[in-house]
Amino acid sequence: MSDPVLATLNLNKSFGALKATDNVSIDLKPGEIHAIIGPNGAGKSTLIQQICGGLRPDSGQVLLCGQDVSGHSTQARAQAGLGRTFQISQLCMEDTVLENAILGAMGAEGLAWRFWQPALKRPELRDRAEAALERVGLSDDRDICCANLSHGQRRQLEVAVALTLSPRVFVMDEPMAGLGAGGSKRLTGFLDGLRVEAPILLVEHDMDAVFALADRISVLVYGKVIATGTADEIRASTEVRDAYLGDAA
Ligand SMILES: Nc1ncnc2c1ncn2[C@@H]1O[C@H](COP(=O)(O)OP(=O)(O)OP(=O)(O)O)[C@@H](O)[C@H]1O
Repeated sequence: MSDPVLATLNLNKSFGALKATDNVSIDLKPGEIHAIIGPNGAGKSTLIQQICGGLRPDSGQVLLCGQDVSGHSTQARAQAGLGRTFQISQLCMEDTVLENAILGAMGAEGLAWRFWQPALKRPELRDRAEAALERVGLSDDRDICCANLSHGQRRQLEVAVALTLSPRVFVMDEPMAGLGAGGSKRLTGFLDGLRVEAPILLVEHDMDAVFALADRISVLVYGKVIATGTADEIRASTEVRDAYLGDAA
């Protein structure tokens, strides 16, 4: 069995008396899509933030490629290979598609904002950005202002920005949010191929996408993982049906 690329060990985070993550241990193996599902307020975003470094756990560890990154900053985790897309878009709307991708490539090199203008002219950053755009099928839209992209194209661009880091693992927070049926189907097809490049930890409410993509699914309820298994195992679980999926299983 391959070693996990990403793992959490007994992560705990409370807000006052509320246990938002309760002893959460999950892992992500090479080539895998592992979906985290659960009702609103189950603790999915709190878990993702602890993995990515935005929130410090009360106790527990985050391991990236076997290395304990629990004390590392968000940027250090990104540079160690953790690529992230967000529930709410972090793109710069007034900049072009290519400029957004170059910003991502700057982050990959640890360059600060003040190098923005010179960075636009650096061929190696442009190459990295253009390769990422090509990968997600946005090369022809490189000069379009981000504000003029469709919602689906913005989601693709977010993946391209994450790709500029050459990530070893992706953490995606509701990538299907706001997409129509067509956009969701296209992004599902794209993520299906992406897992080979880097495995994906996927938080998602779109159950069609989850059941189509996930090699494993973990169900989070009141901060606890109540089940982990294949789509068939999760669909068949009475506990999961009662706590979350109901008739959607
Ligand atoms: N900064 C905070 N301070 C206090 N409570 C918080 C904070 N962040 C989250 N919570 C609470 O922790 C619990 C888990 O929230 P979280 O956003 O992680 O759930 P979620 O599963 O991502 O929900 P959703 O599916 O709606 O995005 C909720 O009860 C939420 O109100």
